[in-house]
Amino acid sequence: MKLLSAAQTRALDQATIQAQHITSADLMERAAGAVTNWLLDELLLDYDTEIQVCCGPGNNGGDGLVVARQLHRAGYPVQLWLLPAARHSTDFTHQKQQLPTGLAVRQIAPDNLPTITAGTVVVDALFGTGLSRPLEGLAAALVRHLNDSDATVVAVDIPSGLYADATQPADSAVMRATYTLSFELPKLAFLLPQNASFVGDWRLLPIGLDAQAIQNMACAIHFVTADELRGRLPKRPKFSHKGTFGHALLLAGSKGKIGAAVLATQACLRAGVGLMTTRVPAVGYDILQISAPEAMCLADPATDFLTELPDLTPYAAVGIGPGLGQHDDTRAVLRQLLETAQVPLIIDADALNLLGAQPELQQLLPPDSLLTPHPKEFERLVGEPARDDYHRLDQLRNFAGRTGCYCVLKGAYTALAAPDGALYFNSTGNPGMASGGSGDVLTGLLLALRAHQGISPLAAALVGLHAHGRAADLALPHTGHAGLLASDIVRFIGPALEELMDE
Ligand SMILES: NC(=O)C1=CN([C@@H]2O[C@H](COP(=O)(O)OP(=O)(O)OC[C@H]3O[C@@H](n4cnc5c(N)ncnc54)[C@H](O)[C@@H]3O)[C@@H](O)[C@H]2O)[C@@H](O)CC1
Ligand SMILES: Nc1ncnc2c1ncn2[C@@H]1O[C@H](COP(=O)(O)OP(=O)(O)O)[C@@H](O)[C@H]1O
Ligand SMILES: [K+]
Repeated sequence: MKLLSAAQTRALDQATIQAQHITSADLMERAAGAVTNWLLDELLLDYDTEIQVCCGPGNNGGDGLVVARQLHRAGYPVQLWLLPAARHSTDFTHQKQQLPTGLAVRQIAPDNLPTITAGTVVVDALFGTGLSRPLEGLAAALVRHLNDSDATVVAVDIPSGLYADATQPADSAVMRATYTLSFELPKLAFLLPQNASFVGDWRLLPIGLDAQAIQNMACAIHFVTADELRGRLPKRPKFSHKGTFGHALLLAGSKGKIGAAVLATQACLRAGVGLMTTRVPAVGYDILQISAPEAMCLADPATDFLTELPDLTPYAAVGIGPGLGQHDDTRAVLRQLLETAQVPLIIDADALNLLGAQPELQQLLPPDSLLTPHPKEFERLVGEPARDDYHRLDQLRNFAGRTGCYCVLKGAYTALAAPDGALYFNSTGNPGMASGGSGDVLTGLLLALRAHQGISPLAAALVGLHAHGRAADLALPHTGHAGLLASDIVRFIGPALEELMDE
């Protein structure tokens, strides 16, 4: 799915109106109808629920007017509140004229704000994608009043006061929605941690926006759904053999962190690699052989950390990082790997920290390598804290462009920047994954996909990120959030990948 800018969203509305020979009022009726249906079918409004619909002066307010009319006609006790404004949009004015006489219109004023009681549902239709400056005055006072209440707030399209694709000034008033109902496509703002308390639980409501127009829109930012990935993982041919799926090498582990090497190895095996060799310091040899008997193990001459790079000839892809430690001798192994590798590299954890500590090593990164930092590792990598989540995404895209590598930024809605500047957000996963070892599993999974010759670097990264989160989602009913361990993610990698496999 494309994540369109506010300007593109407006253009899409216009394109839909033209392509489908409808009026803007028709489209508004559809959009508001989708909101009304959601309130009735999903929020399960009952006839006793007090509903306060708050409308601004533009088309977002117009949506609110239609919702209020529809709920009123269906017999629900709606109170309609209008924000005074010098100008109103044409569609707002049109919809206001369609209000039934029995529906009282209340003007919002400093001394006349909606009264919120236990169970009140507020429909926030103050401002949508037309927001052009921070809220102030009465609009800001109303938002603060509602934020201080216990109301269940349902934001139409986007919480009022929130910019769709930029950071609003600090301390500006933004509605803290319980639910946000976005039309057809999500907005970039929904995917960023800094906005979590405003956006709440967001849902997409289809309103028949023109598919051809969406397809034609130039957009480098994507929210990746399962539908878009289905078929990207080739089916295993009937006469395939272990050589068909590549031989992966993992360089991982140090004393006390052999578990990271084990988890990444198990994940790589479960992701369908043909052959797997893991290089660990000698202290990890027995542990790895026992916990991952399907993998071969190459022990380093040193006991506690890696000091030598093995011959890379047999391998189709190399992963480095989980549990590695940052010893000087291990850094020399990383340098030698970067200088000599002729195959795809996956770089994670301490290998990233080593790259951050010695930025000159970053010049050696072979193009198309895949790096998997979490935000702290990413900050070390680029050597500069981000001002906010948008700035961090800019840094991510710049890093990918500068190095010619694919770079991940892990978290909820993990982002992936491609060397061509495109940005992809993953849609799977859950907060149960926020515990040690989850990232090691991702490294192993991605390593298997990069060792596979039939998958492009981009598809490997997107499929890997999706399957990692999906595996955790499949594990969740068996474990609960608190009980979800990295090894549970490993167990469900197979089923998660199967869902994306070619028919
Ligand atoms: N026919 C259409 O074009 C459709 C539009 N839709 C709705 O239309 C919305 C966008 O409507 P609009 O473009 O009219 O924009 P908005 O309704 O978000 O608001 C725009 C109006 O608010 C004013 N304004 C902006 N920021 C302000 C601020 N901080 N303080 C005070 N006034 C401010 C603007 O000058 C303008 O008059 C979408 O979010 C969606 O809810 C949906 O109905 C789908 C169909
Ligand atoms: N709240 C969350 N929602 C979805 N995914 C999450 C969440 N928290 C963590 N994850 C995922 O779990 C993994 C954690 O990786 P990382 O921070 O490297 O942990 P580790 O220390 O276990 O290696 C990442 O893939 C991240 O996207
Ligand atoms: K809104």
